[in-house]
Amino acid sequence: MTAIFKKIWNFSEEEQGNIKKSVIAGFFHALFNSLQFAAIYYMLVEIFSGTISYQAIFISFVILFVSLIGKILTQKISQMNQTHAGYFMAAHKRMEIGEKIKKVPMGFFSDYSLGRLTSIATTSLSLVEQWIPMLLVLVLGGTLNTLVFVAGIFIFNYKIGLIASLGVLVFFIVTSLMQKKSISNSSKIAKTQENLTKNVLSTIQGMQVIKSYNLDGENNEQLDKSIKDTSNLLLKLEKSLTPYTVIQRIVVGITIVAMIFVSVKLNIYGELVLAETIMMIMASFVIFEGLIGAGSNMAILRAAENAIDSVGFINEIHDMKEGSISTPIINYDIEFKNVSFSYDEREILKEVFCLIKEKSMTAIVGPSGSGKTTFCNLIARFWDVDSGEILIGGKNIKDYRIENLMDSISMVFQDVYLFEDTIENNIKFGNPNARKDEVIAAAKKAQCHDFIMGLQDQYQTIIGEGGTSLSGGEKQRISIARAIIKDAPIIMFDEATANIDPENEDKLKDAIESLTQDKTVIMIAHRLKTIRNADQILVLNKRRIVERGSHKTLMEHGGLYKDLMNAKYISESWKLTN
Ligand SMILES: Nc1ncnc2c1ncn2[C@@H]1O[C@H](COP(=O)(O)OP(=O)(O)OP(=O)(O)O)[C@@H](O)[C@H]1O
Repeated sequence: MTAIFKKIWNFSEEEQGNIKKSVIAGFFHALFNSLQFAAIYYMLVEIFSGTISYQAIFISFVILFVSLIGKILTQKISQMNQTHAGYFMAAHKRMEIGEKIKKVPMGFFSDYSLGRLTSIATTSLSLVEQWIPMLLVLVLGGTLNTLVFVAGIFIFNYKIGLIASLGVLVFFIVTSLMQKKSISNSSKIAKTQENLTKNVLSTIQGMQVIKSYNLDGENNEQLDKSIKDTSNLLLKLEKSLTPYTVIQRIVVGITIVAMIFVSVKLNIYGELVLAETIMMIMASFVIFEGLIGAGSNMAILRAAENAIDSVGFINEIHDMKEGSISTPIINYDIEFKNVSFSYDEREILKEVFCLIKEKSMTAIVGPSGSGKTTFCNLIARFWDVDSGEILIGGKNIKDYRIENLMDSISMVFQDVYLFEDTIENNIKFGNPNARKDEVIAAAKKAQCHDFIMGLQDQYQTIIGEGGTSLSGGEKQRISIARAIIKDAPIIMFDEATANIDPENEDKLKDAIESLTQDKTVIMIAHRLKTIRNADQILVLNKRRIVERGSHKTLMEHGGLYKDLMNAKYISESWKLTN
């Protein structure tokens, strides 16, 4: 039991002060609650002694009033501190998760499903936010409330005090057995809830595919199963705990009857006066109030403990080790020195050497799946190489601070993600401090100003999640504007072919020229024209750079490059004549 409190205490970190205040306020609430019995007792003594006076009524009224005001105030203070503690405990952890996932390699997201992270950031932390401080006050405050009453009863009569203590003790034993039962199920519940979140996410994200392939039933089967699993497990838990709650009620009932019986007997034998007997009878009904609240909440406290454990998973995430170089990079030559890289067991690059000169344009070509995107992702440290090293400006990229490295690189890929925010903010993502006129200038260079001005709210238009309300070409140009405003010295670009119609092609070409001027450019090139103009072409195939050089030399060489270009030429001319 104390282990749970310790865990919650450690978890609450900066919010410990507020939790302390909340529990102390809960304790005073218990004291003020018992004060009303003092007032009633005083009145009863006066009534039964036959000397009731206005003064006695007034004193009782004052005590009741103080009890009421005290209860309201302490409850308010306790609730305010609980809300503050709960909200900020969860908020700090959510921010910690956000910071952490910025520094993990992309492999993390394949190894640990999005469902697990989402479940932690939503379900688990919501449980922490809503329940933990409140449960602490209910459990600790409720227990204290009962202990204060039991102590009060002992003062009146130790015999009735003993009966009350015995009842409370048995109640505690039953509650701790109930807790043990709920421990065995709580980790299973967390797992099924993770599964449910994963399936809901996957259904929402893949809705377009589900609809277009009419997979409604098939996909829902999985979702239905995880919903059923979750509800079955929750029902099972509820059922398994029912006998304990029934026993708790029986213990309460027996203790109340025993206390009333003994109180009446002691009155008959003259050991208790009538006022004391009535007080004992009243006390027997309220003594368990706090404890029942505490007991039923202990099971939830266990679920909350489980939520804390699942949040603890973020401490196991190993972030990428970063270097200490934070000074601006002076030279942007990029060099691969004997680089090998695998996804799990599958080797994608093997002993790759290459030099990309500063302010040059390198085109990467190769068959689909040859590792062109991977090559770029390694430069940005989305993944770390298995062996060898990648240098920028003569220094291993691992020696730079990640922020410093990312400030130096812009990536524009085909799979553009836009946030559910205004167009202006989406562009400013490249430079949050940019002024409005800088945003407009970047949009003009990226050839997207005109279509933005045609939208109802222009730069303030909110785009749907993932940029759903824009066409592929429009999204691509916004991502170019984002990169222009970032003005990073290294640009990695996956040249779009699929999203661009002939009308937009020239606009996009101008946008790319604006973006890549005077930069070190690595282009996963698809268009013949781009490839031809590159200073250097790297041809990737079967894990290695198999050919390198200018378009002219590679065509003369007559290898894979020439085959690829011929195939490309045929397909491009086919497109034109079609
Ligand atoms: N996160 C990943 N986990 C495991 N394998 C991956 C991952 N990303 C890519 N791969 C695999 O690595 C290989 C190289 O992928 P990559 O995307 O780098 O190739 P590409 O040359 O850019 O392909 P394309 O021209 O089709 O875009 C592919 O076989 C791909 O299936």
